[in-house]
Amino acid sequence: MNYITFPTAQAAVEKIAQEFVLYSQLDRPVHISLSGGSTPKLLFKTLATPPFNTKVRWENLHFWWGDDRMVVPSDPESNYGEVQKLLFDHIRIPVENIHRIRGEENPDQELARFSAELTACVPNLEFDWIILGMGSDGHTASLFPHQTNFADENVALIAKHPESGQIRISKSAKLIEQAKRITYLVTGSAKAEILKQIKTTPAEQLPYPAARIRAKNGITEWYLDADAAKLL
Ligand SMILES: O=C1O[C@H](COP(=O)(O)O)[C@@H](O)[C@H](O)[C@H]1O
Repeated sequence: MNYITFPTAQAAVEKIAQEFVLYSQLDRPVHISLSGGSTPKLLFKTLATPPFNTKVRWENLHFWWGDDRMVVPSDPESNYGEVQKLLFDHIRIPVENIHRIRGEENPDQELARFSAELTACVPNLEFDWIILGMGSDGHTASLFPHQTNFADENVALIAKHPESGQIRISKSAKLIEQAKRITYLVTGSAKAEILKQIKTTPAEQLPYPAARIRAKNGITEWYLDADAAKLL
């Protein structure tokens, strides 16, 4: 596995932001999946400010989410709502490039609609880049330890947060693993211990979806800050 440690979280997200510039210069639509939770907020703020806000050719990038919570976009728990507030409100991007999970809808109907949109829009269901986070329990997207079916053939699924019971829609492990590139962005010392376990233990012996999900035919890499990497 490819672990890349940056001195700070800011340095890690600036590397990702530079790659947004490069992807946006490709002469085709590029499909990128964003992570939710607290970690990527620094990335969204960085992308919304110079030089990235104008250097990225936003019209060439299509944005998706690994998961979202079934709440309205104005709810602070909404992964899409946070990106809208921190990034989309500050740049010029065509509305048709934003492929959000509609958290305000009925979960079963939204699962069907979102699955159809994925199938229709993403060539061969192969994302160019999936950026993931990792919870301190080892979950990624809304794929939680002890409740993830890694063989699920569906592109997306309904998940329930094991503690709060919050309902979510998540990409499936199999869909994520079809990506050309997967980057786990993990920062902060609260994730240091679990990262050490992931680095030192064979993935199949661990219950953590973040340890097991990797690009089957592409690149999998971990972008860490020094605090997260301190036990590696
Ligand atoms: O619940 C979630 O958690 C993970 C990690 O979140 P963080 O707050 O520890 O950064 C995130 O990747 C996922 O998208 C989100 O829904």
